[in-house]
Amino acid sequence: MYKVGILGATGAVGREMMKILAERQFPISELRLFASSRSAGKVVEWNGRPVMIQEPSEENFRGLDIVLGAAESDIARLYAPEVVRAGAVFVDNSSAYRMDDDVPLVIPEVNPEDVKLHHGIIASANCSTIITVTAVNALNAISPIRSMVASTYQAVSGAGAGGPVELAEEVEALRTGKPVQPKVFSHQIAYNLIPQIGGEQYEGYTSEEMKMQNEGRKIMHLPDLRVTCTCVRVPVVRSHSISVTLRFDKPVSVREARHAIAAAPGCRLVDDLGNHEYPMPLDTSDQDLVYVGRIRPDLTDDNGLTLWCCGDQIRKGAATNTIQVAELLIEK
Ligand SMILES: NC(=O)C1=CN([C@@H]2O[C@H](COP(=O)(O)OP(=O)(O)OC[C@H]3O[C@@H](n4cnc5c(N)ncnc54)[C@H](OP(=O)(O)O)[C@@H]3O)[C@@H](O)[C@H]2O)C=CC1
Ligand SMILES: N[C@@H](CC(=O)OP(=O)(O)O)C(=O)O
Repeated sequence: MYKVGILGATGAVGREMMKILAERQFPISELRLFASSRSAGKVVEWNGRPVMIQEPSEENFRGLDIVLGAAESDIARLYAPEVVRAGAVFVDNSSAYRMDDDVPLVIPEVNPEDVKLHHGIIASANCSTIITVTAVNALNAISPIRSMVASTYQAVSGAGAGGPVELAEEVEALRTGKPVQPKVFSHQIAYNLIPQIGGEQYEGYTSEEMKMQNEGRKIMHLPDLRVTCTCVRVPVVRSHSISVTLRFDKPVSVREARHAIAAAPGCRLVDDLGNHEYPMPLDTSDQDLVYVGRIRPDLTDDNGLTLWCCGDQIRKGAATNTIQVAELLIEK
């Protein structure tokens, strides 16, 4: 049995982690929940037991085996050293440490063996990257991927617990003729699309867009992989969708790709255009599989394939992936 903490337990991902720890029957003898001073002292129920929210500190981390990170990257950076000094392993869902050389970045279906390389911190990848790479890694096994063009359609809950609240408030304001006042997003998201997630990072690409290449390279051990990505916020409540075009070293047929996806851990093939069957966010929410469909030849390159994948970014894209990493850690 393990003593486990969640840093950021009151947020969208933290709350999902509590649910999934119980659902997967993670062997827990004690669960400690950490959040900001705004939440400290509140009592929530977990597995039929009351648990009081605490403020994070080295003292409060002491005695824990694992702390799951479900806070923003600045909070992760602030507390990771204290978690490690207190003797626990920090399995972090934020972007804080993902690209550090001594921090493994893990999707359990793709590179589980990398967990062993940790020195106290292990990172879980970006949500769109997890959903995409869980699918494309199965195709990379058929023929190495040279490059990828991806466009993401990211749900409002990807921006945290405040995202869906803002979407609902805007829909209501528009229905009743009141002014829309965006706070979480930089523009009105109701009945709109916003082609920016994250700040500008490189040559007009945003930080969110560069994660697909940089994290994808590290997880799949493909240091030369080239990715062009466009990330778009869409007025969907939950589950991210990604359109992906892959260019391989040699041609991969649609039939081979369908077989590989159908057999891939963590994936479900949903690909029957004639019967209107393809992955959609309403169908992928509140479960852990990445649905993959619309697999077809890339008409611009004989070595290319185009596909569409969709997955719950709060579950597989964040909470579940992080907990699966913690499961690998205790199996070791
Ligand atoms: N939402 C999603 O779909 C995904 C999110 N992520 C990543 O997961 C992390 C959490 O995101 P999300 O759950 O959406 O965010 P939320 O905004 O919903 O939750 C943030 C959490 O951090 C806590 N927190 C804020 N400030 C402090 C502080 N000073 N000390 C301690 N705790 C603090 C909050 O506590 P309080 O309630 O007290 O303010 C809350 O529990 C982020 O790194 C995000 O990038 C990754 C993939 C998907
Ligand atoms: N930025 C993503 C969610 C996220 O938090 O990503 P990351 O864990 O890489 O910061 C979104 O808004 O949908």
